[in-house]
Amino acid sequence: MTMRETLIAATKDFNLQLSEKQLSQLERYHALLAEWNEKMNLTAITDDEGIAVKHFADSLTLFNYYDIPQNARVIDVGTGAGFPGLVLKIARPDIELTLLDSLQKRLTFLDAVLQELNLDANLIHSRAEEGGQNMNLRESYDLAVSRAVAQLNVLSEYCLPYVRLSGWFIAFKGSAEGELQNAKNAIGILGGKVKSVQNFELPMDGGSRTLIEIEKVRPTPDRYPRPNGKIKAKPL
Ligand SMILES: C[S@@+](CC[C@H](N)C(=O)[O-])C[C@H]1O[C@@H](n2cnc3c(N)ncnc32)[C@H](O)[C@@H]1O
Repeated sequence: MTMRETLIAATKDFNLQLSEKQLSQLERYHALLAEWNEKMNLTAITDDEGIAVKHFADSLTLFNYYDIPQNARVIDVGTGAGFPGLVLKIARPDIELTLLDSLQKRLTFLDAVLQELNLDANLIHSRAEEGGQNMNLRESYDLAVSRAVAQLNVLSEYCLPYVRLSGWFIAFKGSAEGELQNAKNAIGILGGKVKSVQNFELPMDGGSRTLIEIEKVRPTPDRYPRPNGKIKAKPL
């Protein structure tokens, strides 16, 4: 099966159905990913089925569990080659998307994809914990998402500062039971509250996944996020 056929099959029971235009955009994204991945390390998953299921469908699982309001301001922290953020933008072009990563070369790739697909997003080259202290970004997003960046206690310190009061942070995880227990204290300190945990299997034997939804119930205290050295030395 081609990437497109696999993606259609993998998402047939999903809440959000992709249009012809969106499928073509994802095909082009796939082609650029394969092309650029030869020059720089963007993804370890390179086969068509892996890209369709473990990158594209995995990112789209968000819509199976959560309603993202129209024009929501969304930040993807540690977006890498654009997962899940850029896939969410293709599926829902109304969202106002920010893609943040500490590696410039990944943002150069994302800029090229955005131009090719004629989509807009704000690209920020920064460490997550530095951006979280920037008053133009802090507590200014409706939703922060992140996948495969850090353990949930550290990831919460990276992501929750970006979220406005009553907004959410949704972490894309494999199985996360131990991590969740270990992060409850950090989430509380940072002004969050675990609202829901969705455990499910990706289609086509793609593996177990968990989406952890954390609501911002109090402002994040000013001292968080701390500098990288402190987060590493003394994770919450
Ligand atoms: C394993 S990749 C995951 C990329 C993407 N989210 C995905 O799921 O495919 C981790 C990404 O997070 C970025 N990253 C790690 N720590 C970061 C930090 N403190 N601030 C910003 N980006 C970070 C890395 O540069 C890398 O692009």
